[in-house]
Amino acid sequence: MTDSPAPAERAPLALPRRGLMLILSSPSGAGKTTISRKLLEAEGASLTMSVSVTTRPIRPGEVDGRDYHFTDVPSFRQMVDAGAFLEWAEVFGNLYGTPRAQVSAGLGEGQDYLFDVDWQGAQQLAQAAGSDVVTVFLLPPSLAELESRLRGRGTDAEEVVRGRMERARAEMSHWSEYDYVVVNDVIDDCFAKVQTILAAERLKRTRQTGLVDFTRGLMA
Ligand SMILES: Nc1nc2c(ncn2[C@@H]2O[C@H](COP(=O)(O)OP(=O)(O)O)[C@@H](O)[C@H]2O)c(=O)[nH]1
Ligand SMILES: Nc1ncnc2c1ncn2[C@@H]1O[C@H](COP(=O)(O)OP(=O)(O)O)[C@@H](O)[C@H]1O
Repeated sequence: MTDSPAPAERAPLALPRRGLMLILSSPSGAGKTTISRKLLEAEGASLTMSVSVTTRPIRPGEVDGRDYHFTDVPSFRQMVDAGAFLEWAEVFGNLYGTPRAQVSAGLGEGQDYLFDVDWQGAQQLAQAAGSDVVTVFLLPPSLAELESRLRGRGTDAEEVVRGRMERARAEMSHWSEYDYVVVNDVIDDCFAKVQTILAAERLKRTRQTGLVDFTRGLMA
């Protein structure tokens, strides 16, 4: 007989861990928003979306404060001057910025953050936050499918769709700067791959800050 509780009754062991910053980039329309929403739903409180500030007009179906903090150019410039952004960039003629607040405090407590930023944002965040950053680039299965997704979304005028298609090649040229590259062909397959990347990155020895004490205890 043993006094240890049966495995099913024991609370799972959770070692202290440093959080990470998961960055998703892709050409417009390849599926970042779709994959992000699925990840946030599946991961619950353990993953927090970094909501960017933008000067682009709100789209039908978007919610201010959930999808973006929508603002005007003078207010955005004021935030830049006040140092409110971890990074910011101009994309498609609009300004986008990642708010500095919240992220650094949460990382130390094991909170993970999700960022939907372009290649400029990915580079700047990687420079600012080093090994806390994990970058994933999503590719469409073909250019024809990308165009059909942009049109199918039904949120952008014809000239905007054409502009985004013209920019797609330039954005895709940055694929080799990312840690992981996933083709978003079938949504559920792509989502499973991105979730696997997140799970593996969480297990990295260097993020598991509780391992030193834990292994010391095991070997005592
Ligand atoms: N650098 C940077 N890029 C951002 C930020 N927020 C969004 N973006 C990028 O801006 C681009 C345009 O985003 P959006 O207007 O939502 O269009 P969509 O990607 O077609 O849905 C995308 O490549 C986003 O990843 C940010 O805070 N910083
Ligand atoms: N694997 C997929 N197969 C078919 N349609 C997709 C897939 N992934 C995304 N979509 C659709 O394509 C459109 C663009 O996706 P979205 O997530 O808004 O892209 P992004 O955020 O990269 O601009 C949306 O209408 C979305 O429902």
